[in-house]
Amino acid sequence: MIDIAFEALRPLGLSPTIALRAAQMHEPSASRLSLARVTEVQRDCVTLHDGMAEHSARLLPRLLQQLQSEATQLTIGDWVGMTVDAHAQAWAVERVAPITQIARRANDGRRQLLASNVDVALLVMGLDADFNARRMERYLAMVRSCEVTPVVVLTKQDIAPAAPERIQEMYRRLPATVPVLPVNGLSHEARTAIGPWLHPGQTLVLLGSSGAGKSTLINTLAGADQATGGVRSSDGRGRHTTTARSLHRCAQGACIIDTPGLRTFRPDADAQQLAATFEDVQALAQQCRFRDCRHENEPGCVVRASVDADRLQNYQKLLRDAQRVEMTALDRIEQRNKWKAIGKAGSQRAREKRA
Ligand SMILES: Nc1nc2c(ncn2[C@@H]2O[C@H](COP(=O)(O)OP(=O)(O)OP(=O)(O)O)[C@@H](O)[C@H]2O)c(=O)[nH]1
Ligand SMILES: [Zn+2]
Repeated sequence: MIDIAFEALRPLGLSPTIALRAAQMHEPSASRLSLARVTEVQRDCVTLHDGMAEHSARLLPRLLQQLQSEATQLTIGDWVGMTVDAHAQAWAVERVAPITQIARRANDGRRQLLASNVDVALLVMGLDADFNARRMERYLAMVRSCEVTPVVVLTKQDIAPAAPERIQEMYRRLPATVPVLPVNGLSHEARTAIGPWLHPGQTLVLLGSSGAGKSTLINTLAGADQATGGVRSSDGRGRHTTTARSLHRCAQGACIIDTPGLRTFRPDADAQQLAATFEDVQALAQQCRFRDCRHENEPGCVVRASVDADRLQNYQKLLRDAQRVEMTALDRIEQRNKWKAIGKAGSQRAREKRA
C-alpha cells in the first residue's frame, strides 16, 4: 500500500501519470509507504519531500542494488516510495519509473543524469558575452531528444547593448515552434513571460552556463518573500551552494530545479534522435535531389540553400560527434582500413598518371 497525498504533492510537481505509476508499485513488504519526491541528492543520502516535510533518507540496500543493476542513480526530481522505521530513520524503498530524464554524456563518456520527471527545460543564456547560438542548438538537441519541452530564455536584455541583434539571430536560427523569451531576469516581467509554463503539477529545469542568470530567475519566479519561497529557503539552511542541484517551488504553482552551470557537454542521444530535433533540416531534406543528401556539396540540395550556414554546420558536427560515440572499436578499425585502402588506391592512380 502506498499513501499518495495528491493535493499536498501537487506543488511538488505530482502529475496523474506519476500517481498512477506509484499506485501500481509492487512493494512486497508490509511497511506502509508514502510517495515522496527527491529534492536533493547527497553523497550517501537523499532529501525527500512527502508534501508535509523534508526528510533526510537513506536508500534501502535492495533499492541500491536495483539502481546499480540498471546502471542508474537516484536523481533530483525522482519519485520514490518512502518509509520511516521504528528508529525514525527515513528510507527510500522503491523508485517510481521516471517519465523523462535529462542526461548528458560526460567527457569520459559516462551517462550523467541531471534531472528526472521534467516537463519543461528553460534554456537560459545571457544576451551578453554568454551568447552563443551554436551552444543553444546543442542544448535544444539535448532536451528534445529527452522528450522535454524546451523554452529559450535570453537574460540580461536590460544590460546587453547587442541584445536586439542577438534576439533576432536566435529567432532566425531556431525553428518557429521553439518559444524564445528575452527577459530581464531581475524584473517581475520575467515572471509574466514565463507564466504560461508555470502551472501547478509542472516541473521545470534550468539549464545554462555559469553566470547565465539561473539563480536570479529562480529568485524572481519563486518570489523573494519567505511565504512563497522555495523548498530550500524554508528549511533554514539557506541556499549556500550553487554547485548542488535543488528543487524550488514557484509562486504560480510549478516547481523548478536548478542545476550547476553547464558549459561543455555532449547530448546523450544517438544520431537519429539528434537529427530529428532539427526539424527544419529534416523537413527540407525531403526536397533535396538525392535521398541520401548530406547537404555538403551535392547538387540540388534544398537544405543548404535554405538553412543558416552556421546552423547547418553545427547540425553536421553534432551528428558526427554522435556517430563517433556510437561506432564500436571494430567499426573504427574497419573505417580506418577503408580510408587507408582509398588512400593507397589514390596514390597508386597518381603514380600511374605520372608514369
Ligand atoms: N541586469 C541583469 N543582471 C542579471 C540578469 N540575470 C542575471 N543577472 C546578474 O548576473 C549575475 C549572474 O547571475 P546568476 O543568477 O548568479 O547566474 P547562474 O546562472 O545562477 O550562475 P551559476 O550559479 O554559477 O550557475 C548576477 O550578478 C545577476 O545579478 C538580468 O536579466 N539582468
Ligand atoms: Zn541536401
